[in-house]
Amino acid sequence: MYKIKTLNNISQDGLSLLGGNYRITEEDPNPDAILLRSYKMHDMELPESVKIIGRAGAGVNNIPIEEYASKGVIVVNTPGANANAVKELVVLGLLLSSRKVVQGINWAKSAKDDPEVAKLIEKEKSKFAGQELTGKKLGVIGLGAIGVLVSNAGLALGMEVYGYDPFVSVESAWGLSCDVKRALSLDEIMTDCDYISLHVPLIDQTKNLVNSDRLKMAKPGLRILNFARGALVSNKDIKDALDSGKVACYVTDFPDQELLNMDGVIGIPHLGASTAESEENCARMAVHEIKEFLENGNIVNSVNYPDCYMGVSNTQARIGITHKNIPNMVGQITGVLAKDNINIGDMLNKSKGDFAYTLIDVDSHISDDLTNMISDIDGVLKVRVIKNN
Ligand SMILES: NC(=O)c1ccc[n+]([C@@H]2O[C@H](COP(=O)([O-])OP(=O)(O)OC[C@H]3O[C@@H](n4cnc5c(N)ncnc54)[C@H](O)[C@@H]3O)[C@@H](O)[C@H]2O)c1
Ligand SMILES: O=C(O)CC[C@@H](O)C(=O)O
Repeated sequence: MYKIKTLNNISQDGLSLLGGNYRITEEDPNPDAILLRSYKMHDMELPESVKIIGRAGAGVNNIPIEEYASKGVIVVNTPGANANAVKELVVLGLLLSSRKVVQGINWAKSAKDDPEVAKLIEKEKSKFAGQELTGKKLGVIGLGAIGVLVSNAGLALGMEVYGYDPFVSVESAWGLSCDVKRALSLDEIMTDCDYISLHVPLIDQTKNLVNSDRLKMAKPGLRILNFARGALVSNKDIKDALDSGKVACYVTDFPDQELLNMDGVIGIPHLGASTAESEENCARMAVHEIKEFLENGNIVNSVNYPDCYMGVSNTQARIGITHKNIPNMVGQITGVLAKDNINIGDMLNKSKGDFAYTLIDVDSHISDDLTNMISDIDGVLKVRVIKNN
């Protein structure tokens, strides 16, 4: 029986895929896996029993992925599973930043007790006039799962779309309409566009990506949409830009007290991925990835280890080893097996940055002594006997 600890509410539809061999727990001190959404794990003590962490979502800045990698713990996420939900909210964000609908609705509500409200509305509506999207330039920063959908949606709305992503994947490039123009620098987007939508992960290199230096380049009246992460935009610099009129509206899915007190900010309470469909997609994908790892040792969609897939083992035993990406690890591991005269039926070794994973199918039972000998190799982080007949 595997134990899965949940740190957030996870869609029941996804959890039901775990099946009878799993117990879902919020309390157990020794779970095999952790399943979460946006819970911040940085200050949490990670139990030694945890082998894999499944993030039902895209961003992993709430998880110390490098630290967990050095403990041999795999972190997986669910790429693309909530992209459509975010794209749809970005489309709303484009409209909200263009038309003074939020202000208009608030004003109309405030006048609800006036018996002349209908007349008043016709008199006052000119205060809430806006602009259209068609023909305007939209700059999309980050052309991953969400950025691609947002770019294509921008075109469908009649916008001229520019995309910037120096690391764009082949898969994203295939999904992107050929009418999206390639921006060669962030500055080009900042200088030319009327709307900018951010879709990059929050990492050291992207913190404060939108700052006073970049905002100086913008055309007056720029609209900025941030459905990625709050810290991509400097609060202080956006305030100055809103005060000066450089930025006409900042729509953010990550408001804090400072932002909610600024005129020109539309703060949405992190609703980008909050649809039934997206929550189900994310939970299903994360559950699938956790099951693959616990039951077969396969790694799918990892952010701190290489993906590795050998299907279901049809040999007597399977062993999975997380280790440092240093010379002679495979030699030492197979050497231990060879000493015990154990034949290897199949094997995969892959690395990602400083870490690597070796998955081995063997034709004999694996003894505890042998497992311990592999664990004792310098550089080995975790050893797991996944199947042992
Ligand atoms: N508001 C929400 O609820 C919500 C939901 C999903 C994702 N997100 C956020 O959106 C981000 C993007 O999600 P995604 O699913 O599209 O991820 P993704 O990994 O598919 O795409 C991210 C893209 O950013 C690009 N990139 C990385 N660094 C860059 C840089 N310096 N400049 C330009 N491009 C850069 C990558 O090459 C990649 O193509 C996530 O990391 C997460 O923080 C928010
Ligand atoms: O789980 C959520 O509600 C938000 C997830 C989102 O921010 C993400 O990065 O995928």
